[in-house]
Amino acid sequence: MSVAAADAEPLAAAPLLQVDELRRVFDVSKPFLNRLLEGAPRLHLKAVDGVSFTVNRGETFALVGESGCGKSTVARLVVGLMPPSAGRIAFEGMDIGDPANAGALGRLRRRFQMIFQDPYASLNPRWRVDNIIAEPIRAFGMAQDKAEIADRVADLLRTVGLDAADGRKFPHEFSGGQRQRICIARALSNRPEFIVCDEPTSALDVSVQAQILNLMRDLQDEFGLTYLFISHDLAVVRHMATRIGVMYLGRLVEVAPAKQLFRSPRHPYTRMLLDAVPDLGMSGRARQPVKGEVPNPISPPPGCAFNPRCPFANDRCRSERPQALSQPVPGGGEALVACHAVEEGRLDAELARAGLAGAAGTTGALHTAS
Ligand SMILES: Nc1ncnc2c1ncn2[C@@H]1O[C@H](COP(=O)(O)OP(=O)(O)OP(=O)(O)O)[C@@H](O)[C@H]1O
Repeated sequence: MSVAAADAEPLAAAPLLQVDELRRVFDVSKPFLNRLLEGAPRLHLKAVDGVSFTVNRGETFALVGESGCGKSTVARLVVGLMPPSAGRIAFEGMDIGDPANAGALGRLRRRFQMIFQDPYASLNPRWRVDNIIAEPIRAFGMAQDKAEIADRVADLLRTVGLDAADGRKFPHEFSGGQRQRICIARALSNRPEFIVCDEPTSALDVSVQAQILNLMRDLQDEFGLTYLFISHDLAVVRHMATRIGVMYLGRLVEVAPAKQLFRSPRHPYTRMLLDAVPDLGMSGRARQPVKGEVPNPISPPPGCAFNPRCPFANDRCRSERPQALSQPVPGGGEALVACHAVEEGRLDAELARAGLAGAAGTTGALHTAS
């Protein structure tokens, strides 16, 4: 049994991570003096605007969406790099924002890690690699004995496909892919159970991306890891995800098992994203470029934020914000979709009229998500 499993509290029935109505607002106003002189108003940007999802033990939950939709902000909130403006984040049922849990939080922190997009920026250039990997081991008090730490670092380097002797080198002596392997070794060093991966391969060459993704999948199997995986790249997400949440302008518009989402996307935004990727779009449909641009998040459109780009938008979409509604998925599980056109059956009717594939096998009554 791993150290991580031995430490687990008896709340194992709860999802590993539960995020409820998470919000993060940034004050993007001009400085006070400018506001005073120019009469400029205070401006607030809702980067994350009421996001709820769960991540179950051993799965990879991916958050996807165009740049600026709030994916990285969710990642930072989850690992505690910034506080939420509102909402709740619970790890095995324990609310990590509750001051009453502050004592347990130190122990909990060891069980999370994060891998960032840029392996160049996230490694201290003045430290040798063995020191970089050993740092969390010391910081979390997992070992003190020098020989024991050196053995563990050598093991970790081999685990990620590097040589134990690489520990004596500095980060600049490695390629981008090798540096990301070092970041992964460092992330594994304190034996975490849950790793938040923020665009872990998007700074890498395509040929190297697949190697790193395969390594991450192998490590997930070997160590029973759970991933929250952030990416704008649907081809990458398809390779990794168990379930997928699609974000648009700070909100989740669709959450579904990965296979279901790629086979029969429901939300018009999900359909647009899939149609834009060669070989991923629904069968029989030609590749369509993504249309329009994400609106300014400081002044989002009323109603459904996607309505200015949506071919199915009507007056209700322009005035009333859709709630996430759940529906069963063939083969088990549930999907959540926040779309009036889906809820009213207009989307399927219009797609059928146009002779396009709808959400075969997924039609049926939508229920308010509990
Ligand atoms: N510290 C900050 N101060 C002000 N605005 C911020 C801050 N961090 C993020 N934002 C804004 O919040 C919104 C969401 O940003 P975020 O980085 O979470 O999106 P993203 O989907 O991860 O996009 P990307 O892939 O480009 O990073 C964007 O409009 C961004 O400009």
